Amino acid sequence: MTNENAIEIKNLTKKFGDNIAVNDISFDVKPGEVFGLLGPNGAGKTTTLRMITTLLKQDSGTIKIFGHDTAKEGKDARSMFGLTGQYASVDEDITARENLMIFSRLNGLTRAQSKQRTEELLSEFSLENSADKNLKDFSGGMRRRLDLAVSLITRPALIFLDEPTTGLDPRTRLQMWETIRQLVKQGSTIILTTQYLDEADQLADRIAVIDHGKLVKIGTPEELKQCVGGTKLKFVVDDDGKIQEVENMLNKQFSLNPKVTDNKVDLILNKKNQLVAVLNALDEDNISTSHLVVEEPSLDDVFMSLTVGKN
Ligand SMILES: Nc1ncnc2c1ncn2[C@@H]1O[C@H](COP(=O)(O)OP(=O)(O)OP(=O)(O)O)[C@@H](O)[C@H]1O
Repeated sequence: MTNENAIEIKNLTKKFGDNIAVNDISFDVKPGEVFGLLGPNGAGKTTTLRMITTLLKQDSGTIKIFGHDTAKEGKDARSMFGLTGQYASVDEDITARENLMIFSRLNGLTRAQSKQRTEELLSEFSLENSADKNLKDFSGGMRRRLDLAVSLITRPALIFLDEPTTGLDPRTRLQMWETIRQLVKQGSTIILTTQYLDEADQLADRIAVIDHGKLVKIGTPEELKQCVGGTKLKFVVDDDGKIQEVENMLNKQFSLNPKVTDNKVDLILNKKNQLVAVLNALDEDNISTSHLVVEEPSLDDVFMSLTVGKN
């Protein structure tokens, strides 16, 4: 299992009538990786996830989970993962402890093992104090933690998290991120869909950007940011009379194409290490500047440039 990919997807396609929800998507997920699926509403993320988790049959293409083809060896493939979020069908009318006991038993643990695993998970997810409350009285954050705990009963190698922090307040979101990081430390592979770009940036090792059913880009957050352009530099030239000189210098010396508005200069650096060179050149030419801003491209820039959304 050492060199094996956690997931291998080749030419995956799914149509609903005339609507191609997932259009010839291929990607691999490595063991131990946090892999993010990112895209606007209706892009095809959930449909992709539903096919990987065997809840929905693909029209064509193959999906392998730790080497098991989901179409031919569904049971083996399913034994590798846990589901959470919209898929976890916990019972609202009973307590957290009772839910964990029932799901442990359903997963084939003995009564004693179920009891032990339930207590472990309640403690791991800081739910001990609420263990005997009905789920109806749970906050959104507690509920998400329980959903995740239920999906981890069997210590799966692969965890699917569909929008794990949607609707959570900022503090609970941070707690959830910490929980996810802990799971990674323990060796889990995680597939995550999220609407939050900062979440993908914080957690994902690699991200697949999906739009209109197609995979438009795949890479580390850094690689994706680089593909929308380099570091932005903005500054104000204090002496209006020197603007032309600055523009010429940036053009000739650095092959940069600055946007100049009044005495404001706005440019995108070709390389990261150009920043120091540009600042030095300004200094050497005795050009005084102020309001200096250096901006790295964000995943928001990536999202806006790579996707057009449904409308
Ligand atoms: N069961 C279904 N029947 C018909 N069309 C569907 C079905 N499920 C999804 N679709 C369509 O497939 C496309 C992709 O939907 P999907 O839910 O996978 O997108 P998504 O990226 O998960 O979006 P969101 O972020 O809104 O959850 C959409 O056009 C959607 O309307």
